[in-house]
Amino acid sequence: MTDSNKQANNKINNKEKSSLLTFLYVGSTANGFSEDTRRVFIINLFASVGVLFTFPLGIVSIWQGKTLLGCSLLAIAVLYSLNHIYLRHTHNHKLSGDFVIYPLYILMIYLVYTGGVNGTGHVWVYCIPAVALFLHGMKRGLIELAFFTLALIFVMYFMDSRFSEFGYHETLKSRILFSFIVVVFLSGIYEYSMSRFNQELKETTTKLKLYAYTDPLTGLFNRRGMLQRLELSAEKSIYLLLADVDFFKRINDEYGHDVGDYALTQLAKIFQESLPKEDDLVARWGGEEFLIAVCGQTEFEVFEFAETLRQRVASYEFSHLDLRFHMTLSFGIAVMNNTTSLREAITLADNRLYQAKRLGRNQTCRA
Ligand SMILES: Nc1nc2c(ncn2[C@@H]2O[C@H](COP(=O)(O)OP(=O)(O)OP(=O)(O)O)[C@@H](O)[C@H]2O)c(=O)[nH]1
Repeated sequence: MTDSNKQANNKINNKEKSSLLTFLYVGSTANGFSEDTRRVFIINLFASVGVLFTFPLGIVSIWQGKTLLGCSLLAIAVLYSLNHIYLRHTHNHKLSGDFVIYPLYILMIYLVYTGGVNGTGHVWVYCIPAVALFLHGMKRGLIELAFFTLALIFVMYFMDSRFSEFGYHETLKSRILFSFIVVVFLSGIYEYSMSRFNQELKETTTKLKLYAYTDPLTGLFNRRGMLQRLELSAEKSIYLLLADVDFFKRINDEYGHDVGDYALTQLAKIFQESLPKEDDLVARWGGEEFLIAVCGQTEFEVFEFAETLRQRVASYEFSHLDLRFHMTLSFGIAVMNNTTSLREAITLADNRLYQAKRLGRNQTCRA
């Protein structure tokens, strides 16, 4: 096979794979993989496998004159197909899971009671534990399985079922029961480890996201976190205030890096306390630079806010151990709106900050 043929085949295979996966994930609303997505996947997978088995078996049963059994199997096939459509439209995987599992419980009890085709009905009960635990989780799944086991005992031992008709040995009943409990146990272990794994994955992802978007020194958003928030913001106009500490190098040089770090954390606190609204944001943009984003204000109000903040910092006495010192800030302001993109606004704010520095520092520059 030539390379181009192989590539074409791979493309077709990938396409088939992706359309199958899309089909199995139909009804999932979550972005990325979550516990709910896993449940949706299991519902679709199980319902599809269910249709593939119940439909032909239903036809065969009707053909063999077992009308009731055949109709039950066909009813399940129809129900599972409709369930897929329901899940696709409503994304209600909880109810959809119930549509899969409860008819299955009833069908299994019916198969054990009647013996199914030539007394083979009981062999299907082993699919129950996995489906119940995967769909309903450990707690509810185990409770339902306990009830199902009781129903199984009742049907096998206390009802006038057709079990003995097929000449089974009495011990088969207890073997069915014990092997069923073993499968419940194994499925439980698997489900438990899967949910633990998913939970840990979720927690690790949350932690990693936090690390990725947070500045470790000040606890503020870092540049990545701020950009993400600004890009997702639905506000029509956001004012960006880029603030830079004047001659910060001197603080480090005179008092040491630790004192510099302390000054940056204090500044972060002052910025956070001073934000006009709860939705406003502040980030450590890098080094001794901070970016504040405020919305719902006029240009004049934003300028006034920057000036108040600048004066507040200028008059603030930073004190660390026995050291006392002052710092000043320079500000550059720009607005991000319909005509100015986020990147353009940041560049403008940066240019204006540079201008404030050139004009002598400790001041605010705007358009
Ligand atoms: N302590 C400390 N210092 C930092 C940190 N990040 C950057 N710096 C220091 O910030 C200083 C920035 O110096 P410059 O870029 O020369 O700016 P500046 O001294 O503030 O002067 P102007 O901005 O021109 O007013 C450097 O000495 C960096 O080492 C940090 O996380 N902690």
